[in-house]
Formats: sequence, structure tokens, C-alpha cells
Amino acid sequence: MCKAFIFDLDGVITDTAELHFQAWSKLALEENLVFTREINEQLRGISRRDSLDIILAENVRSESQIAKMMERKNDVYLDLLNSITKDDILPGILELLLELNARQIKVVLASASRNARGILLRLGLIPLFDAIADGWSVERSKPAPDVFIHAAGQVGVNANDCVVVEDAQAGVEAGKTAGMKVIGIGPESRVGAADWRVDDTAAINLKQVLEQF
Ligand SMILES: O=P(O)(O)OC[C@H]1O[C@@H](O)[C@H](O)[C@@H](O)[C@@H]1O
Ligand SMILES: [Mg+2]
Repeated sequence: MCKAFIFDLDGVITDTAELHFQAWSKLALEENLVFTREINEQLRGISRRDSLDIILAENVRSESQIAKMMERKNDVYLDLLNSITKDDILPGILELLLELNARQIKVVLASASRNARGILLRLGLIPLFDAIADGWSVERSKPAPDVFIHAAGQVGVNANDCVVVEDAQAGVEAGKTAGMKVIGIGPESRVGAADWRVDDTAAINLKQVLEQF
């Protein structure tokens, strides 16, 4: 029986995927690196460092240069985050979080972002979460299952009693590898491996998921 919902953050709770794109674009411009929306699609769900490795492609940089580039990107990203408010919670998500709390189904965050806690705070959603697993919680980022296993452990729920909500191919893969059911948000080509697929957050049907669980 479903005892916990584990949510990714970026692209699920709020559309910060766009802000990541803008911050990486600025860095790529300054560093004269090729960066496109196609490349950005590959960054969904993976860590800041894994993202930069993809953007660098065959351009070699020293570890200290890489550390500085990640810091510069994050500074731009944090600046962009100043603009987000409760209105940036994606459609249907607040209602879903409230319904899960009413049904006493645990609500956990599992994000690769090291800014996740601060973003939830800005959105006023911290009180609706029983636990948070973020970019500081585990070493290996998605598609490794680690962050979802850590999240379920935080609330003492077995993997097969968890539902994951993800927008990234890497995230869907991580949830499935963790032994969990997955709701995928986005096109079949990206999240087709999920147990349920919806085009957007407003289409998540909790009653149907719980009935089919
Ligand atoms: O740079 P941050 O905030 O730690 O985020 C790390 C990753 O967090 C993931 O949730 C995003 O989908 C990625 O695009 C991002 O790179
Ligand atoms: Mg995501």
C-alpha cells in the first residue's frame, strides 16, 4: 500500500529547470562553451558537477577552474531564485501535497539540488514535507537510486510502498532502480519508463494512482 510520495524538485514542484538553463547559459557564454536547450535537456536531474562535465564536453579545465565555474553558475542561479514566489509552485502540486498530508501519506523531497531546502522555504512548502533528501545527502546522483533510498529511509517506508514523482529520465530510472513506482511528468520519449505518465503536474490523478498501486 502506498505509504510515501517522494518528489523531485526542479521541474516537478517548481519550474527551476528554466533558471538552471539561464544560469548555465551565462556561464557558457563567458567561457565560450557551446550550450543549447538540447544540451540542457541532458542536465535534468543530475548534479551540478555532472552537469558541468557534460557542458565542458572535450574542453579540459583544472579542478580549481571547475570549482570556480560551479560557484559562478550557482551565484547567478541564486540571484535568479530571488524572483521565485509561492505563485511559482507548479499547477496541482500544492493541492496534491495537502491531500497527501490529509491522508497521512508521508511526503518527502529527493533532489540533486544543493539549493533544494532554500527553494522549498521560498515556496512556503517546508511544513508539508516530512523529510528532505538533497544534493548534500548522498554522493552518487541520479540515475543512481541513492537519493530515493535515502529519502524512504528518512521516513521508515519500504521502497515498494513509495511513489516517486519525477520529470527527468535520470530520475525515473533512479526511482525504478530503487524499487519504487514512478509518476513521470513529460513526454513519452523522456519519461516513458515510468509506471504512470502525465504531460504536466496538473494531470496527476492521486485517486487513480492509489487505486492502481
Ligand atoms: O546546482 P544545484 O542547485 O545543486 O542543482 C543540481 C541539479 O539539481 C537537479 O534537480 C536539476 O534537475 C539539475 O539541473 C541541477 O543541476
Ligand atoms: Mg527534476
